[in-house]
Amino acid sequence: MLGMKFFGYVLSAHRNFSTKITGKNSKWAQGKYKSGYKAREGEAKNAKTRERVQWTDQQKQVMSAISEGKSVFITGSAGTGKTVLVKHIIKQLKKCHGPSKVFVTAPTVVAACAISGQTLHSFAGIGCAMADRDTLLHRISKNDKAYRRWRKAKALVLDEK
Ligand SMILES: Nc1ncnc2c1ncn2[C@@H]1O[C@H](COP(=O)(O)OP(=O)(O)OP(=O)(O)O)[C@@H](O)[C@H]1O
Repeated sequence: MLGMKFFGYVLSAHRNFSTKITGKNSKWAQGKYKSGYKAREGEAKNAKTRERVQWTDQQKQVMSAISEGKSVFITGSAGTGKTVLVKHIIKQLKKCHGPSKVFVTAPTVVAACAISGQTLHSFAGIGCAMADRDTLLHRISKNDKAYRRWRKAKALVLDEK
């Protein structure tokens, strides 16, 4: 389970992600998550965002890799569109898997607050992580909440900023 890869600015898409995203009946493809006024309001907002953001080829490459279920490491100079891309991807992952199955993390509390997430250590249930892998695995297996989080996770985002 700890085999999930996580790096700086990582997006890990797991289990059936590609099929859910690309499948004919996929929630991602159909966008059937909102209805009525809210849906129209959301669509209008999304349309505005789409007008503003013309995804670059590299950004599209990242999205495509994630839709194939790959783990992705995003890095780049300041102002190259990492944040806007990651926020978009988090939104899509949550639409696809459900908000409770996408975990957004950062290495520090300050960084975690900035992305409305939690620290990686808190998500993982590994305390301050000062132990070897087997000990940490044992610690997780004894921690019901952490164990359930790992089992439930479909995607893990780590913002290393
Ligand atoms: N593909 C794009 N098309 C148009 N505007 C974009 C695109 N990608 C990013 N931007 C805009 O560029 C600006 C910088 O993007 P962003 O903050 O995502 O960069 P960043 O790489 O996270 O920067 P930093 O590392 O400094 O935090 C934002 O105003 C964002 O809306």
